[in-house]
Amino acid sequence: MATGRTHRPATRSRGIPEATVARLPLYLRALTALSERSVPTVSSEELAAAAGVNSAKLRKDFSYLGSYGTRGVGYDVEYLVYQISRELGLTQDWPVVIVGIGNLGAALANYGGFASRGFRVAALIDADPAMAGKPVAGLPVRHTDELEEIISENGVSIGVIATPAGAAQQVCDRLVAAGITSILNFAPTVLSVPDGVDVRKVDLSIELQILAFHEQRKAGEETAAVRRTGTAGRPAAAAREGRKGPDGDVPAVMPA
Ligand SMILES: NC(=O)c1ccc[n+]([C@@H]2O[C@H](COP(=O)([O-])OP(=O)(O)OC[C@H]3O[C@@H](n4cnc5c(N)ncnc54)[C@H](O)[C@@H]3O)[C@@H](O)[C@H]2O)c1
Repeated sequence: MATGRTHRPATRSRGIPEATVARLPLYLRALTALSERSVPTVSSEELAAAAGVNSAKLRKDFSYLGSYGTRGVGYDVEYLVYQISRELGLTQDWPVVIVGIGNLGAALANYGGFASRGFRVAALIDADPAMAGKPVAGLPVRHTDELEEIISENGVSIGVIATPAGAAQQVCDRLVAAGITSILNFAPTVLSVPDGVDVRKVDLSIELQILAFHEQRKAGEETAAVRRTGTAGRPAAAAREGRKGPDGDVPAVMPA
C-alpha cells in the first residue's frame, strides 16, 4: 500500500454522507484489483464501471475525500487505495471476535478476506462446551464464559454474531457490556443496542427475496408483452434490452 506521500489533499473525515461511505468499499475492491494488476491510473468512467456505480456519483463521492483526479490522466490507483483505506479506518488492524461457531461461524473464520483487509480474527467463541478447545481455522474455539476476558485482553471493538436468532440479543448484550461498539449480525433478528453502538445486518435470504421480486416483475412484463403482441419471449427480451444504457452496462438491479 502506498503510504509514503508527504503531500496529501485535505480530507474531511467527518461529514461524508452514509451513502458515500457505503460505496467506498466498492471502489476499494475495484481499485485493489487494478493495483494487483499494477495499473497506475484509472479514469472515473473505468473505475465507475468496475465498481458498478454511476461515474458522476463516483466523482462526487471522491470530492468528499478531497480527491479530484488529474484531467486527461485520471486517478492515481495506489494513492486512492491508500486514501479510501484511511477513510474507512483500514490502515489499522481491527481485532474481531466471531460468536457462534457452527456452519456459518466456521465458514466466516475460514474466510481469508478478513485478514487481508485488516480484520484479524482474535477469537472464536461458542456456548457449546463440547467445542471448547477444538481448532477451527487454526484457532481453538473458546467458551462463552471467557467472552468478557477475551474482548478486554485483545482490545476487540467489532463482534460478529453467528448464533441462532434466539441467542443473538443475549450475546449482543454481553458483547456491548464488554466494550464492543460495532456488531455485524448474521442472525435473522433485529438487535437492540444503546446509542453509540453500530449494528450492520447481513441476511442473504433478504437479498434472495429482493431478486425474487425482480424475477416476478420480469415474468409479469413478459406476460404483458405476450398479451400485447401474441409473441412469447422476444418482446420481453427487447424490453429488457431497451432498459440498458448506451454501453449496455446498466444492471437491472443496482447495487445498494
Ligand atoms: N445472514 C445470512 O445470510 C445467514 C446465512 C446462514 C445462516 N444465518 C444465520 O446464522 C446463524 C448460524 O447459522 P448456522 O447454520 O451456523 O447454525 P449452527 O446451528 O450450525 O451454529 C450455531 C452455533 O451457535 C452456537 N451458539 C448457540 N447459542 C450460543 C450462545 N448463546 N453463545 C455462543 N454461541 C452459541 C451453537 O453452539 C452453534 O455452534 C443462524 O442464526 C442462521 O439463521 C444467516
